[in-house]
Amino acid sequence: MFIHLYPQTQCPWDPTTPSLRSDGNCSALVDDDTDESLAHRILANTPWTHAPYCLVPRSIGSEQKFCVYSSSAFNDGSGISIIATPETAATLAAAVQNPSPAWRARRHLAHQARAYSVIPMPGKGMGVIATRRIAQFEAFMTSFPAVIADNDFFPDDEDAGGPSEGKRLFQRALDQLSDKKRFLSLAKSKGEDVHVLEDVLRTNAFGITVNGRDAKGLYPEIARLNHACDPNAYGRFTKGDLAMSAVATRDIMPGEEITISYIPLGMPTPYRAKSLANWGFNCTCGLCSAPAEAREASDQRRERLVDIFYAMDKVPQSDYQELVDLTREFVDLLQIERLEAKVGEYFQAFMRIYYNIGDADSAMRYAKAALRYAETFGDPEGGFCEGLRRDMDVIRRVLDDQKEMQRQRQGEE
Ligand SMILES: C[S@@+](CC[C@H](N)C(=O)[O-])C[C@H]1O[C@@H](n2cnc3c(N)ncnc32)[C@H](O)[C@@H]1O
Repeated sequence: MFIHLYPQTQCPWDPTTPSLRSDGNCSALVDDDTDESLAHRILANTPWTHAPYCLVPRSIGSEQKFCVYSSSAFNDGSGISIIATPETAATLAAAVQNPSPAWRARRHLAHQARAYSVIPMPGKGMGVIATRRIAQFEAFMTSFPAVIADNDFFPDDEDAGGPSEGKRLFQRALDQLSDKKRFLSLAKSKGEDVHVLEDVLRTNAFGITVNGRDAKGLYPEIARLNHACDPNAYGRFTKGDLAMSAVATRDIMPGEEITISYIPLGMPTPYRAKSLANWGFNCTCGLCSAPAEAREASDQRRERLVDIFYAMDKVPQSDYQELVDLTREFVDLLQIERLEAKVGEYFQAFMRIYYNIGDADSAMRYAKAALRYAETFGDPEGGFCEGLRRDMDVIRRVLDDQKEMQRQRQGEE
């Protein structure tokens, strides 16, 4: 599954021993070539509980060194293993060692009464159901990664095994994981030729970005959420924080299965089937197993959504009524298709349209709605939300000017 939200961990860690810094910001690099006494000093200032174990996977044409870094203490002793370049590991050390306030808050959340249970789900292995009502926008599940692995360590072909030397690294990463049971009980789909860790990662991991590099992040709790093409939850990352939360995109009733989408939201049936084929299962979600007429009606609505989105760009700004009608139709269709998590993206587009046609009140209404969705389903500190806040400042100034002009006009009358 690939989640189109990327955590951008940077390098905020300021090690207590300045002489060990590789540069002004990051942890010093350490790998298997590091002089033993220096490595000892560096490791004493990092969260890693094992000496790095490294290799260059030449069998996949790589010249880059990858190492296993593990911390047994991470996430209340569940542990984490990272397969990464020494640079990426140095960047991640901060988040593993010094949990941010947000991390602590979520850690606290992780212990509150659970809103869900993991149970067998016919035809899908295990799955997650709600054990109480979960309100729209509630972050009801928080998960911390058990494994993070650099994508360049995996060959392109989804079905091929990893690099031939890779099994040693995978095995080391597994051996050094404190809670192996939790990890090994997760779904597998690739068969015995593939190392079990690679299989679990390929079947369950999210696409994430760390240190500007694409990676797979394995979040054992989130990994139990099955896919649906009209899901009721969304996986949310925040910047500089390794935690991932699942947030309800609409109210979820007790007994209802909780699902997320493994693929971009909103595609009609044939595109979804193609996209999901990479995940090696036939989707049996409510929409995919609905009667043919219901699926066709849904496909038509989804195609219409795309048409409207592009049509809106072409409607002249003077044709205010046409734009308003298209906007209304668009939001109604999104709601019928239960694509709530996507609504925020479009509210931003509507904000621009209304701003351009001079309707600052409507622009502000859509800007607020877009921000609400973006903060809930995305990173509140991320660029998208920051951009929206700047747009709102501009609209606010226009509204203030309009009010002032109105006051002046009333004064003149
Ligand atoms: C990330 S795991 C989800 C949890 C998994 N069901 C388990 O038992 O742990 C992904 C696997 O779950 C199954 N799965 C998820 N969503 C499904 C769906 N909509 N239809 C059928 N199988 C699904 C597939 O076997 C897939 O490889």
